[in-house]
Amino acid sequence: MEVVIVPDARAGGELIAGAMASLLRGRPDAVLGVATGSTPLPVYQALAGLVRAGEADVSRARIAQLDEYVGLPAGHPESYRSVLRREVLEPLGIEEDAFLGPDGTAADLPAACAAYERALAEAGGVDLQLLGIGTDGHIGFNEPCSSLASRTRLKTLTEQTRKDNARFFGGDVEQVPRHVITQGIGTILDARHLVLLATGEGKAEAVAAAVEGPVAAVCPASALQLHPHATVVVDEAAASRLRLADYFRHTWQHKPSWQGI
Ligand SMILES: N[C@@H]1[C@@H](O)[C@H](O)[C@@H](COP(=O)(O)O)O[C@@H]1O
Repeated sequence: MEVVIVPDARAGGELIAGAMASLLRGRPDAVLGVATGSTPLPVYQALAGLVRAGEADVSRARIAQLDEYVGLPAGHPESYRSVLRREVLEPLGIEEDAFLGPDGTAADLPAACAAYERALAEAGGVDLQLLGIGTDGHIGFNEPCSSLASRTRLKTLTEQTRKDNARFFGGDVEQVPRHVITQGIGTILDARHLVLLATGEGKAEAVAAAVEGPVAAVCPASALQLHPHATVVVDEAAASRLRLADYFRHTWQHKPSWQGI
């Protein structure tokens, strides 16, 4: 696992957007796995900037969704499909038919989960999966004690995650759905490159557990330790609990620039 400590969220966004642009140069129809929440926004802004500057070509890129609320009406502004349309597809000029996601409005939810697994496999798998991290170490919506081998399925949110996400629902936790569909940890580990971005003091403990703690289902993000190509990008505040921070800085400082992340 590589840990890159950046000065701020904007630098993290630029670093990751650069990696996406470089991936797309080699594979124009790459599948980019995208996450929601506030943390990834600087990545999408930086990628849109690269597209405007003619330094990234997303015209053939495909976008895959990580997770989705269950029970919000189709088109609800806070469904993750709507969020990704607003934050990723529209600014990048990517058409809806290049978008893969689970259907959180389906009557048969297990069938919708299986259909999404099939769609990801038929697309050839995710090339680069961007991840955030919950304060409890969750990735996607895989809450603590999710099986490290899990596939896309229905999950129940912890009350903490509902509280954390209430800010997107006018601060009213009752509006936050209790159930979600999420790519499983096993599904996420199938992506060819995992990039987790975490910023702010509130994520420091979860980051330390994920990077330096044991691999354990109680901290779902620790599963990244099992992946052959995982990059964790953190700002100084999110890195503040890492015992090996100096080593990570030293490694990054001496990395040949052609290697990228
Ligand atoms: N399902 C999403 C996760 O994918 C995201 O990583 C997490 C953290 O969000 P934020 O980046 O806003 O802290 O929020 C939600 O739970």
